Amino acid sequence: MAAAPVVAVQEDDEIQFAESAPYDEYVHARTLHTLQRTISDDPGEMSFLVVSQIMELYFGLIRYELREAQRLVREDDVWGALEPLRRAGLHLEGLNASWRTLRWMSPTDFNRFRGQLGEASGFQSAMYRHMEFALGLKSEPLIRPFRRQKAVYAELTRDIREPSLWDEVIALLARRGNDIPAEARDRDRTLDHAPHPAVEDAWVRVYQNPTPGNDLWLLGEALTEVGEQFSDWRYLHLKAVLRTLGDKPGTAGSSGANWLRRSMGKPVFPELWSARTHM
Ligand code: HEM
Ligand SMILES: N[C@@H](CC(=O)c1ccccc1NC=O)C(=O)O
Repeated sequence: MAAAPVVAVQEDDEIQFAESAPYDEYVHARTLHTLQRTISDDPGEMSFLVVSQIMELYFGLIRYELREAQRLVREDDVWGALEPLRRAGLHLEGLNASWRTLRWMSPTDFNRFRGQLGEASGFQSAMYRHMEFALGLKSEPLIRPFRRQKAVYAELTRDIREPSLWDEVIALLARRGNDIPAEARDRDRTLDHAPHPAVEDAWVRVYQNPTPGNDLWLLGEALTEVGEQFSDWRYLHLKAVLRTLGDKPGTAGSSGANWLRRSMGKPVFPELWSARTHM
């Protein structure tokens, strides 16, 4: 028998879902909608909370894609890695668009519930740190505050010691015949990536042949997109802070906008940017 048209199914009184609808079993929508536990009576707080949750989900998704790209680069499958990288770039666009929905918030609006946030801050997002690690932004001091959350801290400690996507890309450039000295390849993984002139030179060479047949050039452009979108996130965050907080200190105890400006100083995939000066 041919399947009934969708409209007829929707209007059919006889249709009954089992205990839980297949949609819920997959999406866990009912569970998701139990997680918006606001802590004030202010109607504006809900959008702040939901946008924070949406961004958390994006952090996890972007980190997932970056790790997948990393695995494929390690296996010398550059074409394969382009797919998760393209997805990561698009998810970053979605993530960045989420800032728009907080534009209604003036300092007075934020102050109506900010006090209730106590010391909570996005600074304490473990998944944001995991995403930064994948991008090659490593900082031991930033994971130390997690020490008392045993499981979270163990994951962060394990992850910070792993090579980043950028480390894997540098290893790939070396395998493809670029002269990359050991100090740029076998570095202390727990430290921020220090830009190296040999990596910069390698990218200058890759970009001498900007054609679709050059998979390393395509990889470079996909990574550039990810790096640029990520720095957009930081900039949009700073603008949201300036709009709602001005130069007040943050709930995590930082100086606020100035602290964020400093953390923006470290670019991701630095040689991919500096190489452009020599092209
Ligand atoms: C108007 C809204 C927001 C304000 C005023 C704000 C403010 C701040 C401030 C001042 C900091 C520095 C740490 C501190 O002392 O608290 C910070 C860090 C951070 N915030 Fe927000 N934030 C806002 C929205 C968000 C949202 C929606 C997210 C998404 C989850 C988020 C994620 C983060 C992250 C990940 C950090 C750490 C950044 C880093 O280490 O470079 N923030 N925020
Ligand atoms: N750090 C912010 C508070 C804040 O934005 C926040 C609070 C709880 C959960 C997520 C947050 N988002 C980013 O920091 C502030 O200083 O007002």
